[in-house]
Amino acid sequence: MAKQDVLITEVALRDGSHAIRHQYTVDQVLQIAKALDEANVPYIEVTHGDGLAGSSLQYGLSKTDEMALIEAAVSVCQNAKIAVLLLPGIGTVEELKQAANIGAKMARIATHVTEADVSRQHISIAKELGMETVGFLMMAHMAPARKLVEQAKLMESYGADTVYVVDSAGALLPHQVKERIKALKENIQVNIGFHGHNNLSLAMANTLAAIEEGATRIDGSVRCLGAGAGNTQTEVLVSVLDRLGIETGIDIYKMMDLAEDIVAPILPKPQEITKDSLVLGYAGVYSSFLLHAQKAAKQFEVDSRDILIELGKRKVVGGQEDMIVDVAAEIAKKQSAPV
Ligand SMILES: CC[C@H](O)CC(=O)C(=O)O
Ligand SMILES: [Mn+2]
Repeated sequence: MAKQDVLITEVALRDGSHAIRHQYTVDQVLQIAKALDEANVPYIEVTHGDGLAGSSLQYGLSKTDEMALIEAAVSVCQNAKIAVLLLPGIGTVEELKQAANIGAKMARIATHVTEADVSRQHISIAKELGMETVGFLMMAHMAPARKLVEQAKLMESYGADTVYVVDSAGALLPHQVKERIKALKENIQVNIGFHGHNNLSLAMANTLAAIEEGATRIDGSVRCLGAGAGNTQTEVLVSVLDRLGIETGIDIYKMMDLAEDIVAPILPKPQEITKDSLVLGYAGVYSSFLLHAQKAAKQFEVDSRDILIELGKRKVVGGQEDMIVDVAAEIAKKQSAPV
C-alpha cells in the first residue's frame, strides 16, 4: 500500500453515538465496522459518545454495553485498529484496561484545552498497555495558540504519540485553526491531529486548513454522524483529499456505499445544521450539549437558543451538563417573573 499522507480516524461509532442518543446495537456496529475495515479506514473509534463509562443518566444511557460494541468491532476488523476515547473523571484506568484486553489498540485521552495535566496517568498507563496514545485537547476555541502549545507539550511529555486540536463547539474559523496547528507544528515533535464539528458549516474548510499547516491525523464521520451538526464527513473528505493528491489509503467508492447503504438507513433524521446546532458554533458551546439543551428547553418551555447562548456566556465546559438544567430553570423563572 502507498504511504498515507493523512491517517483518518472514523468517529461515527463514538461521536455519532451522541446523535443517536447512544442507541447503537451490536449488529449495527458489526456492519459499520466491517464496511469501514473493508474500505481501508485505519482507525475506528468505538465507545459511548462521552467516552468509556459515559453511559449514565447525566450523559445518556447506552442501549448496549460499550465493551460489547468494542468487542464486536474488533471481531470484524482485519486491519483497522479500534480506538477508545476516555475523559479522565468519567472513565477510569479500569475501563481502559478492559478495553485494551478485548483488543482496543488506541487510547484517546480527552481533557478540556487548559487541563492537559489530568491526562498524565491515563496516557502513561495506555502506553504500558501497549496502546497508541492520543492527547485530545477539547474546546480548543477557548484557548489561544500559546496556551494550546503549553498543554500539548504536557501531553507530549506524558507519552502521547499524537496531540489533537479538538473543535468541540464547531466554533473555530479557518484562520484560527491555522494559527493553532502552525503553533503546534513549530513547538511539538509528535503527530498533530484535528477533530472538527460542522456547526458553522466549517468542518471541511477547517480540516483542510489543519492539513495545510501540517496536521496528519484527521477525524471524520461517515454521513457527518456526530454531536451538534456532526463532524467532517468522511466520504466527502477522502474524495476531496484524493482530488488534492493527498493519500489516505481509503477506498472512496466503498466509503460512499457504506454511507448510503448502511449508515443512512439507521439515522433517525439526516444530520444537518439546524438553528440549535448553528447556535452551538456561534456561541461556542460543546456540541454534545445539544440534545440535553433541547430536552431542558421542552421541560421548562423556553427557547433552546437562549439556553445555549447563556451556556456560551458562562463558558461552560464538558462535564458540566448539570448546568444546562440550571440555566433553563433560571431563564424560565425570569420569563415568568412579573415585569
Ligand atoms: C464529550 C466528549 C466529546 O464528545 C469529545 C469530542 O468529540 C469533542 O470534544 O468534540
Ligand atoms: Mn466531537
